[in-house]
Amino acid sequence: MIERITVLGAGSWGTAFAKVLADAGREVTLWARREEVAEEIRTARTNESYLPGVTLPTLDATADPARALDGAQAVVLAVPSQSLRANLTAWRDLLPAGVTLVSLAKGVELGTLKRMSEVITEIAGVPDGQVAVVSGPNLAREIAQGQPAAAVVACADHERAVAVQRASFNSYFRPYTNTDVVGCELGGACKNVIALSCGMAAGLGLGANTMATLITRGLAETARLGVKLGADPLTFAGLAGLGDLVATCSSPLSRNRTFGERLGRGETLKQAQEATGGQVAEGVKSCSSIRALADLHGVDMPITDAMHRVCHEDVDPRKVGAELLGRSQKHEWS
Ligand SMILES: NC(=O)c1ccc[n+]([C@@H]2O[C@H](COP(=O)([O-])OP(=O)(O)OC[C@H]3O[C@@H](n4cnc5c(N)ncnc54)[C@H](O)[C@@H]3O)[C@@H](O)[C@H]2O)c1
Ligand SMILES: O=P(O)(O)OC[C@H](O)CO
Repeated sequence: MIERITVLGAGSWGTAFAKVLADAGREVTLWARREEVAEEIRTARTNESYLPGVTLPTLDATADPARALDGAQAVVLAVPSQSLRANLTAWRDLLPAGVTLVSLAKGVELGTLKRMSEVITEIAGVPDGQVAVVSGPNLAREIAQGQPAAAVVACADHERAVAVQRASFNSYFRPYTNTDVVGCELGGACKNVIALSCGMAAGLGLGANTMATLITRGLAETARLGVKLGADPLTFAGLAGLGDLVATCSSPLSRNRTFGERLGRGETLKQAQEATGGQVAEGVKSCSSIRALADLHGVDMPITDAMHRVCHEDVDPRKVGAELLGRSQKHEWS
């Protein structure tokens, strides 16, 4: 049984997931980039910058990665996808041998086009079966409030997935296992981009039919990419696919949806970035890396392409909307 767990990253999800683990009875140490955040978590049992109003269970917290990692049986990586490589490079010599590495990040790395578990195996020099991924409809704030939710723990090594499942299961958090790491990771990364598009539609004043169309066609293009890369199509009907897509595309708590809504209302990328105060909206970068990955494998992802053009080529959301509607007519599954 995994008893001692270290969570690296005390942002919204890292802190909420540390709470999940502590509420599941684990001994948790949380690493924060800033010592004042670590001290606040240790002494006041709050993290007001990321989860205002939430009282945390007793957690150890530190800004010293060596202290955080000492004796860990599992290490949870809770940093943004585009900084994971740099973060893990700094931490890799401190990782206990054979430790289970758990990725919470939802993104595809710019440049290398790698999924997060691929970045982890490369940097930590560990086999696939040592890396698990947690994904699903998991808006951090709701989970930190103890609202019921489910997730998927995906790992090529089923026994390791079961160990992480047992370590994180509590009265409000229900993890399922899966061995389809590719599908779970792509589901989590792609839904952020589709949530941008739903937010954009909301910002343009559009309603439920448009949202449902974007969600459904977004799932279709995600599954197309996933299947091409070896994922199980069923994964996209599950929590890491449809589940996360619906939660993120519908909730005002989603940073990706909120970011898209700002763009839809006419804000520039810079204005939207300033307004979200440094909180990560992964889809803004992942729309480019996922588009490049799709191009590399000859997969058509029109919504992802449209989001890249709005975010990085300054194309008007109304224009990409009209273009999406005007594409050549086809069978639903072609
Ligand atoms: N917030 C959620 O509801 C949620 C839920 C599921 C998955 N995720 C995923 O988890 C990952 C982390 O998300 P989060 O919500 O905790 O993000 P966040 O922005 O709230 O926190 C990021 C954390 O990483 C730390 N960090 C370390 N190096 C960094 C760097 N170079 N740049 C920026 N931050 C750095 C920050 O200090 C902070 O503690 C993302 O990939 C996100 O998609 C988030
Ligand atoms: O706030 P977002 O848009 O990063 O989404 C959070 C989670 O990934 C939802 O599962």
